[in-house]
Amino acid sequence: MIRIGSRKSQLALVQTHWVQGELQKHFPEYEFEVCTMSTQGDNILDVALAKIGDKGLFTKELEVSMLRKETDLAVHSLKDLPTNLPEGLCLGVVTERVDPADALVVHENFKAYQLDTLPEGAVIGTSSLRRLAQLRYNYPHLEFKDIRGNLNTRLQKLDEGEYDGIILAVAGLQRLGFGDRIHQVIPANISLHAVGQGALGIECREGDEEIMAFIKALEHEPSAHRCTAERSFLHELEGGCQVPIGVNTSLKEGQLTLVGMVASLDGKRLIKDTVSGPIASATQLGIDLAQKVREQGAQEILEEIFAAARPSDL
Ligand SMILES: NCc1[nH]cc(CCC(=O)O)c1CC(=O)O
Repeated sequence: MIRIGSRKSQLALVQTHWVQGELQKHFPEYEFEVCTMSTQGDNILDVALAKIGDKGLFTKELEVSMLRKETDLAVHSLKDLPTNLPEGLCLGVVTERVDPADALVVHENFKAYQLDTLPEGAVIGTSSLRRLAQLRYNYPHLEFKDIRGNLNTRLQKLDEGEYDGIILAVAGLQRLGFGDRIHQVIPANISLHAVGQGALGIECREGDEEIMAFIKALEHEPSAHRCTAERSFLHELEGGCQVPIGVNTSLKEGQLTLVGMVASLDGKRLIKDTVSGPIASATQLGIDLAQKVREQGAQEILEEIFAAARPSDL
């Protein structure tokens, strides 16, 4: 029996059951069981995520259970998986990525608008510093309001009129069957997506060859290369705080292109640049791009954010 750890949220369960089904298809003679658990992130609903920072908030309990050998692997939305994993665990596999973009979902009174045409003062809900900073940068006339809760709750708050529009990942909306609520897929020149967005990461014990042999069947190499570059960029830049960092990657004829940005929280400064190189140097590309944006002012933005994030905010 192979045990798969999962959060209890609807999105997590859809994703984990997909992984379970794929493993079962590849290895019909084995039994795969899903073990659900609550994480800190699921329990803290009243504090803005941006304030508490979300490093490992959705992964820790799943990791402890793997280290205790109560479970053998864990399925995560890759974007929720920190770049530094606990000793003894590793990111075993990245699955095939779906559309990594963000989407605008609108209240029914705002169906005539796109981001570019929303009227002054329209209220947009987002809990992500990355989305907030980029949208403020591009649309300083809009208003932004924090939003928490699972996808259903957020859509309900929108429909009840608390917001005129909200920003959500295309991937999450589609996986939960809300693809028809996507009003506009936000283009990369307006908002770069989160590192790893749209892909699943399967975490397991380091050196556990038996489990690796199972999950390798689900690996999607192009997605893995892209996410390696994205995670390397994030790893080089972050200092244990949530920072407005966005990326975009593409693959063409063995070449990987990585676009990355760092923005100030007020949306007044935004540093963006691009690197390209062979797929085999995905990690180095992330490091190189981090260096490039640091030199152009990202370092200053990061230092301001780190200085402001005092431990007392926890
Ligand atoms: N922040 C929470 C989260 N983690 C993963 C997804 C779904 C998208 C994905 O798999 O990248 C979402 C929802 C969202 O950002 O709208």
